[in-house]
Amino acid sequence: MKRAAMRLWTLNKGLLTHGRGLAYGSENKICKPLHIQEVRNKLREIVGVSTIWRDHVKAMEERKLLHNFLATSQKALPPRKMKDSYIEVLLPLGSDPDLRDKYLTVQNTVRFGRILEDLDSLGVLVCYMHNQNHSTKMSPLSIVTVLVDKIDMCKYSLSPEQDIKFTGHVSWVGKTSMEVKMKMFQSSYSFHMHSDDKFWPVLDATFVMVARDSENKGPAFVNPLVPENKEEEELITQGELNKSRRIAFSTTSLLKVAPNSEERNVIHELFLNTLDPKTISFQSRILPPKAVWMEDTKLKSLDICHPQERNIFNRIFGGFLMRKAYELAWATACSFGGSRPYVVTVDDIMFQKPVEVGSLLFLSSQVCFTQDNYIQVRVHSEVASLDSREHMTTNVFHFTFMSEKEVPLIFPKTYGESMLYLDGQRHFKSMSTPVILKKNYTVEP
Ligand SMILES: CC(=O)SCCNC(=O)CCNC(=O)[C@H](O)C(C)(C)COP(=O)(O)OP(=O)(O)OC[C@H]1O[C@@H](n2cnc3c(N)ncnc32)[C@H](O)[C@@H]1OP(=O)(O)O
Repeated sequence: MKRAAMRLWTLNKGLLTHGRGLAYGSENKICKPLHIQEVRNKLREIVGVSTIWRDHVKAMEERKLLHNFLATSQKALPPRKMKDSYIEVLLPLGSDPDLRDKYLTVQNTVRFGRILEDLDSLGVLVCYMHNQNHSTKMSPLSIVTVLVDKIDMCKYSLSPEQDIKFTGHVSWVGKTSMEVKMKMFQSSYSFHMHSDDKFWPVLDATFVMVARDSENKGPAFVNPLVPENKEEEELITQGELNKSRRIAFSTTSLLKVAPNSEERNVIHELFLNTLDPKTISFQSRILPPKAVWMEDTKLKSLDICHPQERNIFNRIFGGFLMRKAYELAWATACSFGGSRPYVVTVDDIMFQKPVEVGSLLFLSSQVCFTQDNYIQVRVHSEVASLDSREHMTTNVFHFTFMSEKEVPLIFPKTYGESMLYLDGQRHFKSMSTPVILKKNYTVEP
C-alpha cells in the first residue's frame, strides 16, 4: 500500500489527527476529503439522475440501458479491499457559518437528525466506491439502505462551532448486501482549522445497504471483499456474526413467538403492581406512584412526502425518514422526561419498503421502556397514497435517550403494550455500554 493510503487507513482506526490532507478512495486515487455537500452531488453523478423533478422519468429510462453492465454472478466481479471504499467527508461547521445554521438547534447544539441524513448519504457513497467499475461512468447498481444496525454515541460533546469529519468503509459483504462502518469525529478547535487539529471520536455507526439493479426492481451482485490483515479479517468475522445475530433477533421476535419465561414474569409483575388492592378484580387498574401509562406517552405526526425529499432513485430519502422519526422521538422523550434528553443509541432501523414521492407519512411515537435515566422510544412509520386509505408499515425506529434526571416508570395496560415493553427492554439491553451522563453531552434534534 502506498504510504499516504496506509496513513489514512491507520487514522480510521483511532483518534483522527491532522484534519487537512486526509483522503478517500482507492489505493491509486488519493484525493482531498469531500465536502459534505459534494456527497449528494457525487451520488447524482454516479447514478446519473436528474436534479430537476420533471426530468426524473427520462433519467430513469436512461438507467434501464445500464442493465447490460450488471454481473450475472458474484464471481464475475473483481474482489475489493476495505481501503477501496474508504472515504472521508468534512462537515465544516466551525469554518462555514451558513452551513452551521442548517445544523443548529436553538440551544446552540448540533441537530442529530441532520447527522442521520449525512450518515445515510455517506453509507450509500461508500458502497458505490466499493463497487466502482472503471469501465462505466454511471453505476448500474441502485444502492438502498436496508438497516441501520447501530449508532452508538461516545460521550464527547457535539458543538456546532467545531468542524466534523466522517469516515466510512465497507466492512463485510454478502451476495447483494454490504455492511458499512462509519465514524464521526469532531475537531477540538472552534471556528477554524489548524494544521495540528485533533479530531476526537464522537459516534460509531453500522449500516447495511443492499444493491439492486439499475431500475431498483431486483437484486444485483456486489463485488467480493478480501481482507488485507488480521484486523480486517476480524471485521469480516464480526460482519458474519452480526448477520447471525440479526437472524436470531428476528426469529425470536415477539411478533412471531411468545416471550420467554423471564419476560413473562416481568409482564405479570407489572400487571400485579397495577391492580387496585381495594378490589378483588383483574379489571381495576391503578398507577403506582411515579409511573405513567404507556398509552399516555404517544405523539404522532403527519408529513406529505414532496419531491424535494426524494433520493437518487426518486423514492423518499431514508435519511429524511430517519430525521423525521428521530425528531418526533426526541419530542416524545422530552415531554415524557420533563428535561432535555440526549440520544445515546439508535438501533435496528429496518427499511422494509420504499416510500413513494407523494405519499402521506404517518409517524407514531411512544415511550415503551424506561430505567433510571434512560428512555426507550419506538417510532412506527406508515405510508398511505393520496388516493388510497390503505396504510402500509415502512419502518420501525428504536432510539435510546438519557435524561438529566430519573424518569417515571412506564406501565403497559394491554397485552399489545406489554409486547412493546418487552421489545423496548430487549433493545435497551442490546445497548453496548450505558453512557455516563455528562453535562456537556449536547446532542439534540
Ligand atoms: C439511501 C436511501 O435513501 S434508500 C431509501 C430507504 N431505503 C429503502 O427505501 C429500502 C426499502 N426496502 C426495500 O426496498 C426492500 O426491503 C429491500 C430491497 C432492501 C430488500 O428486500 P428483500 O425482499 O428483503 O430482498 P432480499 O430478500 O433479496 O434480500 C436482499 C439482501 O438484503 C439482505 N437483508 C434483507 N433484510 C435484511 C435485514 N433486515 N438486515 C440485514 N440484511 C437484510 C438479505 O440478507 C440479502 O442480502 P444477501 O443477498 O447479501 O444475502
